[in-house]
Amino acid sequence: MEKVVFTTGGTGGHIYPALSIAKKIREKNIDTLFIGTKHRMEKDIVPRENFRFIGLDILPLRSLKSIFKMIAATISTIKLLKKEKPTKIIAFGNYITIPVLVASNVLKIPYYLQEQNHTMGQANKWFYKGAKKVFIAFGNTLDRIKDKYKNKFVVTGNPLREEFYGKERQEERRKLNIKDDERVILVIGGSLGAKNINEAILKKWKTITEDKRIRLFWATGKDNYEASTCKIKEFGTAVVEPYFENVPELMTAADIVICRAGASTISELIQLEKPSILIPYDFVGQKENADVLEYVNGAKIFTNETAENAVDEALSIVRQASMLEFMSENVKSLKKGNSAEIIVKEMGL
Ligand SMILES: CC(=O)N[C@H]1[C@@H](OP(=O)(O)OP(=O)(O)OC[C@H]2O[C@@H](n3ccc(=O)[nH]c3=O)[C@H](O)[C@@H]2O)O[C@H](CO)[C@@H](O)[C@@H]1O
Repeated sequence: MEKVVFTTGGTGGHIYPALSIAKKIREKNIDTLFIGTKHRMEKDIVPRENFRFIGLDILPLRSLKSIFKMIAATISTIKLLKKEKPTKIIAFGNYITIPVLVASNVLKIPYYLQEQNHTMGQANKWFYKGAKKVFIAFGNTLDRIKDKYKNKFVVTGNPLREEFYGKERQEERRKLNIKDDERVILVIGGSLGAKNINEAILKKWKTITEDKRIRLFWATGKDNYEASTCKIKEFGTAVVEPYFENVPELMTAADIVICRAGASTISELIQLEKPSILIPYDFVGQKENADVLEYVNGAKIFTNETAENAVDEALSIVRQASMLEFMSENVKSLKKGNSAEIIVKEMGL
């Protein structure tokens, strides 16, 4: 009997790909268990989807205390896995996956990795040599891998929520009451929001809302809603929320998306063939993710410092139907199949 342990957590970008694979596995009546931290988003998101979840007490490796916690968590994970007896393990990057990956090496349980970003993260770099297979989103991640390990890697794209497949633009626009001549701009930060994008939208608020043909959907991030909206007196037709639960619907309806360049967001734009204005978050390899889209002329990249120009550019492009079509066609060239289905098959499940 197969039983698969998933280890993931931290941000939506790590959790949603795991969930989409887990749902495919559950359809096959295979038992699953999620292991993450008890401190971050996974502790809410995973049980809400009715998966069994265990939260470890671990922190990012930045202090002596966090190293001790990591060692203690690893020891308890070894005990846990001895009891649970999984046949396969899959990890989705970052420090949260370390205890399970060390335990699977100790107990010799075969493990798989999934890397969402163009540039591999540190945890995946440490563990890929012992993995059975590594599922990557973007082909050029392989450029930095030694030849002798390349045969472990499979380019699958990022697993997306099932709702990103099979949606139809006109239908979603109808449900949102969007008229044919209206242009939809969707603004999302990462799963935690994006302060610089919010500030730029606020500065350009008058210009955006003056144009009656523009429909704005803007997620500020859960912690930034008050600060981002307290000065707004008139919302007009704009829909402003801390977080959108219906991004698949909104992105399908959108003409252009202003966003960060987290890996899942980039893959969602590719799946829905959307033109975008990208403002990558520094430090975590988002620029390289953004380059994938810009390279094919499917997106334009701006920085935190030029975020206001980014909004101007979005307003200009969204009024040019031919430009939207050109960018959308280019994005389409990057499309892959249903990544979660491919990964389940590659895992032999
Ligand atoms: C700050 C940080 O460390 N960011 C990293 C984090 O991104 P983070 O989780 O922020 O970003 P991603 O783009 O990968 O994922 C965000 C997910 O949240 C969803 N969403 C977002 C806003 C909203 O209102 N509603 C909603 O559902 C998006 O549709 C997407 O599915 O993990 C990613 C995957 O390893 C990395 O590429 C990012 O660099």
